[in-house]
Amino acid sequence: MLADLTAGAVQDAEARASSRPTAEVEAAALAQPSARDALAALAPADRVKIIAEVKRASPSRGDLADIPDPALQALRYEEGGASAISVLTEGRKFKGSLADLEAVRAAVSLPVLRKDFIATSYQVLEARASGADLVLLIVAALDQPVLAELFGLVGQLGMTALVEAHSADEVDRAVDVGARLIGVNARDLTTFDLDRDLFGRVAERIPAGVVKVAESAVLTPADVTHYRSAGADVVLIGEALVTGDPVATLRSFLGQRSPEASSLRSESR
Ligand SMILES: O=P(O)(O)OC[C@@H](O)[C@@H](O)c1c[nH]c2ccccc12
Repeated sequence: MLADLTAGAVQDAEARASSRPTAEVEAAALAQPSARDALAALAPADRVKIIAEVKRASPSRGDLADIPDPALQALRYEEGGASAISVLTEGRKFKGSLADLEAVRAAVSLPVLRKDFIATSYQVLEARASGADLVLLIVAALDQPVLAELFGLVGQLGMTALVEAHSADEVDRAVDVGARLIGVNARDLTTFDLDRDLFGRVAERIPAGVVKVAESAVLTPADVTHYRSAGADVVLIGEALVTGDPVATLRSFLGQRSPEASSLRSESR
């Protein structure tokens, strides 16, 4: 499934490249204002940080939410206390687009991640040309030399790579290319099986100084606490935020009361 998703995403990028050649996208990427500093925004702190995701659908969960206005959704994430925004730009199974990314980047002041199945430098250039500050690189989808090459290009363009692993070996491969931000995805993208304890098992292989992100399967505040106790600096959350009230859900995940709840309490006093 991961191979199909990646092949489809590369094919779609090739189709775009026939009307917008690499040189043009590269020029657009270099003409962008500088990327926002994602490592600073996601740096370990005395509280957990959240990357909030704009995701309409997924192959494992089907349709989640229409999200007619991704920029508005992202603004609500910012209001709720997210530290960065992830935007699914894959079109076939996740129903996203680069237009979604552009709209979100223009609306918020947080760093924005292009979440896609990236395997070519064209896709990395496109990400920056559309304003991305971060790019997802999935270790399982890439041979090590390609991972290293794409990681290098992301850095040259001033962006940060979120390098995603599903096993101890893949964490080691992420460390080997020099990743400063490593995600451990509880969802295996080949089988779609969920394992919330994978993060805890492999987190200790991530060296000090590298930001640790726990990805997927957060539905309750207890799930956030679970990842935090296992050493997560950041959690990446999609489904719970697109299917519930984004502001209230984020505040509950961050351990804050929503203002409505506190004013209700003071009224009843
Ligand atoms: O909706 P969830 O379970 O909160 O998961 C979010 C995110 O981790 C998930 O969308 C994701 C993690 N890695 C990916 C790679 C590609 C596509 C999607 C993903």
